[in-house]
Amino acid sequence: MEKIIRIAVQKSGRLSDDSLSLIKECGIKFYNGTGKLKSTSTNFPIEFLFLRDDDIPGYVADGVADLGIVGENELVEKDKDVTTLKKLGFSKCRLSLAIPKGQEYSGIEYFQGKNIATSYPKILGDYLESKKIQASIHEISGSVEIAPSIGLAEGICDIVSSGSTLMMNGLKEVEEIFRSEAVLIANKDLEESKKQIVDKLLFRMNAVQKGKSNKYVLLNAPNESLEKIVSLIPGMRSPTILPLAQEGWSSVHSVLNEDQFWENIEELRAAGAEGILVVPIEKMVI
Ligand SMILES: Nc1ncnc2c1ncn2[C@@H]1O[C@H](COP(=O)(O)OP(=O)(O)OP(=O)(O)O)[C@@H](O)[C@H]1O
Ligand SMILES: O=P(O)(O)OC[C@H]1O[C@H](OP(=O)(O)OP(=O)(O)O)[C@H](O)[C@@H]1O
Ligand SMILES: [Mg+2]
Repeated sequence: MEKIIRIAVQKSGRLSDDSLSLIKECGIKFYNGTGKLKSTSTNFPIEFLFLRDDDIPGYVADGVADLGIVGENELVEKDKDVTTLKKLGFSKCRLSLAIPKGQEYSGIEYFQGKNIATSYPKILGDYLESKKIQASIHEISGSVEIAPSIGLAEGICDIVSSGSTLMMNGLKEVEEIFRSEAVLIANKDLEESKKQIVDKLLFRMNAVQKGKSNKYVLLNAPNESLEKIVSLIPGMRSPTILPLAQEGWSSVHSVLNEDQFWENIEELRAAGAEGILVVPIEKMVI
């Protein structure tokens, strides 16, 4: 029987949609109806476990799942011995200390002897220790931002993204202590046959990620500026140059990183490029 790998993904929350989209963009088909906690792909040797994110590092470390997608914050907090295979570029957030808006803040000393509510006692404890601050950590599992207004703590340490949850609860961010994004993690002792399947999956994920960060660029240019334009958009090996029906003009096709495109656009135009089209790339294999 062909080997199959198991991947643990968050059942529902801030990681789920992007985790499942990435897997679908890798061409992997599966059913994930509401309430279904386990599912097997119909066209790739992979089984999905839909779990709470807190449990994912543990399941991967124990080998119940071979792979998992989880936030770095949860991974570091749970302190499990797993391999991080890849940063995935979504669910980006930070763990920050915050205090009531009206309080004056002069520095980390503010927290000396204070009570801080958090769902991340390990990350916070390590941070406070590194700053030689003694504070009392109150672990709560959610709605941390409510703690100061109900008298549970003078400050909090929680996830911040846009900052709107802090603002709506009368708090202000005073220290960023950890930056996080979603990562793909693996069990440390995967057998060879499973490693081969993981490599196939990684190959597909890399192709999807590269495609997303690059664009296909087409432009028209007078032949005398081709040398300059080719040096600005060198592409994967070299750009494709095709003659236009109009004498003395060519169409240049190339691939480049989106940031690079914006950096070079003025120079391209100055060199005579016109009719510039930028097209998304679905997958890219180098
Ligand atoms: N506002 C946000 N913006 C971006 N990423 C976030 C945000 N909030 C959380 N995350 C990231 O997504 C992960 C999951 O967040 P979520 O709020 O869904 O967790 P949860 O409520 O603990 O879910 P579960 O029910 O699975 O335990 C976090 O550990 C963090 O890495
Ligand atoms: O800075 P913001 O953009 O406001 O995001 C931060 C909030 O997002 C997360 O909660 P979420 O909304 O996922 O709800 P949860 O508490 O149920 O996990 C996190 O726990 C913060 O409360
Ligand atoms: Mg959770």
